Amino acid sequence: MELELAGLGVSVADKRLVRDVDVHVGEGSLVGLVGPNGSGKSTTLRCVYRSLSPDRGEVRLGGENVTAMSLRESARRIAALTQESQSEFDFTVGEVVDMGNTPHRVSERSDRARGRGAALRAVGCAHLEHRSVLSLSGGEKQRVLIARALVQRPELLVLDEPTNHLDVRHQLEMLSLVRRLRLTTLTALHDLNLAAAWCDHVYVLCQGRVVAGGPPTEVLTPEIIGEVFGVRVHVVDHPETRAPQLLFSPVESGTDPSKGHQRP
Ligand SMILES: Nc1ncnc2c1ncn2[C@@H]1O[C@H](COP(=O)(O)OP(=O)(O)OP(=O)(O)O)[C@@H](O)[C@H]1O
Repeated sequence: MELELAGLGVSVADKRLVRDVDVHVGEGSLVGLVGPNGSGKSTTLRCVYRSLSPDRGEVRLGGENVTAMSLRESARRIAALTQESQSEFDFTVGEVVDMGNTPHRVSERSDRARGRGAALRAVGCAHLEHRSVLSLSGGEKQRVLIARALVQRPELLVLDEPTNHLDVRHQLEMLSLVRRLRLTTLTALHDLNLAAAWCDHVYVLCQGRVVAGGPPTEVLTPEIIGEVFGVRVHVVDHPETRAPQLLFSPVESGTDPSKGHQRP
């Protein structure tokens, strides 16, 4: 199901957090939002999974305005994995995964068990079903949350920093898993090299606006990334995958970030 953000704008107490954001996520594609801290990535995602209402523009899923849907319908169709998704309660992994059924009213125990088992196997966590989520490592928790999203059978997956707190192996596994699902996915990512390696398209946000969008090779350039992040960047091809890889030159603290890419 394709996702379209058209002219999205969000203000809080007269402050414009994001403005004129246009983003397209084609059916089954993985699209990344990148940008400096505070550039509006999470705010944009919140509008998609409806924890925030945009005051301008629209979020359309398969051509339908998401804000016109009932909350139950959007909760069924959109799964979100956010920093707030982490449970502070002593649920078992199985119970957390079952929560993905909530918007579907799946009441048969055997149906729940089948869905739970399939989802846990898909993320390689079947052995964790009876463990407390509080005892899991960061990587295991993230995978369990993906299993919960799978049980939900969503049309759209929204991920806010899914690789946060994961070691390099688990970061790669997480994005490989997301890629394999072939679900329409919009994700915020801090790591530009992960975005380069895994995303079909990348949008760069800066001060609440989209300043570039397109395939990683066109967007993750020294000029664009240097300008937006205030760093000097070299781009090389990954020797195996040919994806662009960004190498950053050291910065001195206290220098003007907006001049970073221009230094010799
Ligand atoms: N409820 C709010 N009230 C006021 N300002 C807010 C609110 N929510 C977010 N902001 C501000 O909006 C801007 C964008 O925040 P957002 O969390 O979307 O950025 P981000 O790109 O996800 O940042 P990060 O990379 O640090 O997670 C920030 O300046 C933030 O302080």
